[in-house]
Amino acid sequence: MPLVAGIDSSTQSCKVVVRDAETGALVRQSRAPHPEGTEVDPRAWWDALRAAVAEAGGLADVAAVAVGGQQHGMVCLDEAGQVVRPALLWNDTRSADAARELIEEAGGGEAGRRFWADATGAVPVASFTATKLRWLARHEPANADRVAAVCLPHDWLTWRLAGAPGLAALRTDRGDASGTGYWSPRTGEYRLDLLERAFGRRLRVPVVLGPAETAGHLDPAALGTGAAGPVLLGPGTGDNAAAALGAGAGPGDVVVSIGTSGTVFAVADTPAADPSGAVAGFADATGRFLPLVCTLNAARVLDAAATLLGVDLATLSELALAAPPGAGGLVLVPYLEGERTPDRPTATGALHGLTLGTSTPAHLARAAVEGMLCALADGLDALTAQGARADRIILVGGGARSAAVRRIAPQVFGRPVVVPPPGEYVADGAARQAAWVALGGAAPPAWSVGDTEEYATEPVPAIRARYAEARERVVDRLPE
Ligand SMILES: Nc1ncnc2c1ncn2[C@@H]1O[C@H](COP(=O)(O)OP(=O)(O)O)[C@@H](O)[C@H]1O
Ligand SMILES: O=C(CO)[C@@H](O)[C@H](O)COP(=O)(O)O
Repeated sequence: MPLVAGIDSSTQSCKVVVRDAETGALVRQSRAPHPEGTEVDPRAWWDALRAAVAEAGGLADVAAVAVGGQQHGMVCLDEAGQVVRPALLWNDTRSADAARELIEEAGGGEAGRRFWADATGAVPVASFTATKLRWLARHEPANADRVAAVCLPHDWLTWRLAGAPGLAALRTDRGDASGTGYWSPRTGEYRLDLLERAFGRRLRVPVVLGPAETAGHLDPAALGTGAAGPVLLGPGTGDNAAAALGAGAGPGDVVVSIGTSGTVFAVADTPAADPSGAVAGFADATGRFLPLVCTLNAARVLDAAATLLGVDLATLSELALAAPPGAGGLVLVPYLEGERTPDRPTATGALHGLTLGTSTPAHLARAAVEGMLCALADGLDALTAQGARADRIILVGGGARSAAVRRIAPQVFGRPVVVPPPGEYVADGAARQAAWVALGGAAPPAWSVGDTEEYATEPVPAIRARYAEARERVVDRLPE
């Protein structure tokens, strides 16, 4: 039985799974941490990837490997292929002014937003690569002058796995290209005119591969493992497109992923173009589309609440479940990193409704879980308003390991949620793509995700009503 590997280079860590290509059975897995921060030297991802691959027993026995990665991160390379500066990540908000400028320059207001939504499927926010390029051109002209090529985290890691064979060998896929702000999911073409508009000149960009095309071969020397059989490289994709593939999302499914980011997305047959900017009209990893809403504040809201209370995540979950639905009126608006949806890059978190009665650890724990889920419920509304069906909501990501999240989600979303077995669905999706590349065929192999659990607690609409009042009252960061 051929084996395949999937790699998830996401915000907090690098995860590797090795699976049977035909059945999808898990053979081995590992992970290695990433550095903190919203700007990271890509070489730290490479070190984590090498460490995780080594811990997973290497890749010498796999037929193919593919990389899923955090989307949007700006990796700038010079003519010699060297990294020019640390990558700005999807959750780095310093290019918020650049996003506003790009909308203004396209006509401003509704017209400017519509221009970008029609051209690239999404309205620029600080997350997107194009706005980061504008920031670099304005704030670091010397670095900007050295840039010869721009690519995304997964593109760069795939290229390193190939032995970094020159800038012409950079490859990406539709899913990740659609998060740059200079590629059109509707036409399947780059908009290098928009890259030039953002950066001031054109740059080399990776070739966009089809869903099961190969990006070349693994260079065994890259991993320091010596000679091996030829290992195919898949095109890889953005982590959300990979999660859709790994969780087996199909028509009518909405995936809610609670990782560092909170994402709500569906697999669609037609491209989305939402001029409000709430829904980003990305492409998926199978040739279809992936309308997606993303929040900057998800699993780390729970981490922060646990830190505030001085408890571990299991205790936080127990505490949250010990408080009443609605937390007695205590609301946490969770904009701890600013926010992207809604577009409030300098907003801060806020706690509303403190009384003597709600000043307990349990109420705070519950408010944290509810606030984080309310922001995602707003995303779910935006997605369905764009025509997505939500017959089934699939909850994945590190935050889905919390019993409180699983139980409170149906109360907030107003519908049942299904939770697949705890797993690394981004890495699994990358592995499934690698299996598709290795085995060929018109579609990825049919792997089972295992038994899902359904959570169907009664909806409690008052939670969102109270949150909606509080959401409008956040204050921005103090100027630095
Ligand atoms: N049992 C749990 N309860 C709540 N959060 C959890 C639990 N297990 C892991 N997490 C959180 O999940 C997050 C990591 O999720 P993951 O999906 O791997 O993120 P990313 O892909 O963005 O790196 C961390 O913030 C971690 O604290
Ligand atoms: O910016 C987005 C999607 O548009 C994020 O979803 C990133 O892709 C990071 O993902 P995680 O590391 O949270 O999985």
